[in-house]
Amino acid sequence: MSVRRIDPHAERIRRNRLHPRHREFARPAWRWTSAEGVTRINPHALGAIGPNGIKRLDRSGASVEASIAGGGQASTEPARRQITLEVPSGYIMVVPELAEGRLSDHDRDLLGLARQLAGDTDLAVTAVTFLSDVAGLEEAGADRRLDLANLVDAETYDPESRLAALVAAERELVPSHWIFADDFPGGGDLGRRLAARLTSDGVQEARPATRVWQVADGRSLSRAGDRQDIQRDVPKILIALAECADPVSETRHEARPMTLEADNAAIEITAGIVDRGRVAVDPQQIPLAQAPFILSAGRGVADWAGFHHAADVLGASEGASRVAVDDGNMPRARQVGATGTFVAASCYIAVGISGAVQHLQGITRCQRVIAINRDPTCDMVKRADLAIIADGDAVLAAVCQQLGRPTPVPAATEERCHDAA
Ligand SMILES: Cc1cc2nc3c(=O)[nH]c(=O)nc-3n(C[C@H](O)[C@H](O)[C@H](O)COP(=O)(O)OP(=O)(O)OC[C@H]3O[C@@H](n4cnc5c(N)ncnc54)[C@H](O)[C@@H]3O)c2cc1C
Repeated sequence: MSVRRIDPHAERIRRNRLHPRHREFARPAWRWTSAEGVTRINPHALGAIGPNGIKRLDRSGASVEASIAGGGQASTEPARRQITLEVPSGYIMVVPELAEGRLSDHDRDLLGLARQLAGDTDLAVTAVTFLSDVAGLEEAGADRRLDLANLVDAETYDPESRLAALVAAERELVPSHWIFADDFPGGGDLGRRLAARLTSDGVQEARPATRVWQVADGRSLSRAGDRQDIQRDVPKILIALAECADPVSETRHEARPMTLEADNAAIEITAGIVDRGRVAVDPQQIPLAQAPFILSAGRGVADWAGFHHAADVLGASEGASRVAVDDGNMPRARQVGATGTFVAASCYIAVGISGAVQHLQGITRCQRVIAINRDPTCDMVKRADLAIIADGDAVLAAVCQQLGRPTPVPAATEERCHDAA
């Protein structure tokens, strides 16, 4: 058997757009428009084979950049092929996590897995949501959307109502598969609850496959440790890990809304859990690697009291560049980057941080990056999804002002103001 090996050093350079040798290692574009206006696809250039043999999609945009830099045809994203399914022969239900109200990469992988299971059949991939108006389901591969927001309260932790709504969907639609994210307390919990309920209702094959990382040749592979997989026929309920399948990238689906005939009254809920509400957590007590929202300071911050106040007002965990730490303005435990902590925040705000490669290495997994910097050409501004070119201290003070908690004026400054008056 031939084993395809990857060079981890080259992979790291390829993924890091700021590395000086990046262009040398970047792959050629996988999709481009030829001089005749024909869309060409190079299937070999799409993604890379990971260390355990799974094909990983390249989401860095590196291949597109490479084609432009190489003087080739600029890659223009062609319109996706529209797929419409009028009369489905059955359903594959996907329950996305929708953390923060939108599809995550993991959710897209789950829908990709459902599409893989649907193959060329007329099974409708159906996204089951407990929120209304979820964006992006069409591009993610959903033929149908089943909005159960009217049956459950999305704000409270109420797995029993959710389970009851899913059982009602199971009874009406009898889907061939249910796919959940292997997360806790989201899909991992709900998927197991559904499996237990269906088993007690006598549904065959309801024993779920958990920690699924791949489905191939009608078999699901579940991770059972670092070196061991459990293989079995694809069961009705799959609770899958991130990167279990390639997300949909070539087609656009309808995500046509559908409803259940059962209404609230018809859904039996056994109330056993009472949600006492969320417990407030001090953002500074959350380990930096797990913090969802980080306000990070670099050498460009001068007003440190104002920075701490802004973090408090925004409810953000504090991070820092190495220079801010070396200068003694922040504790070492707050350093983000190659020799600090690798963070994965949904939102990372970098104030007065230039974006040295060692710092950027620490924020590759952040979903949204906002740079506040006076220098529009710095690497952090290039990396950011949104950049504010202004004085960092002044922007933070203005944000606090807008939120109704202006930065307190230090006592000494106050006295000077009085003197001047
Ligand atoms: C082996 C090694 C490991 C390292 N590991 C790390 C690491 O883990 N993490 C890390 O962060 N660094 C690390 N570094 C250091 C890294 O190379 C950079 O020196 C450091 O990240 C720079 O920090 P900075 O962006 O705060 O400072 P600078 O690079 O000095 O940038 C300051 C920025 O603030 C902006 N600015 C100035 N005034 C204002 C203002 N009033 N308002 C808004 N913006 C302003 C400037 O335009 C500039 O962009 C490492 C270095 C080495 C050699």
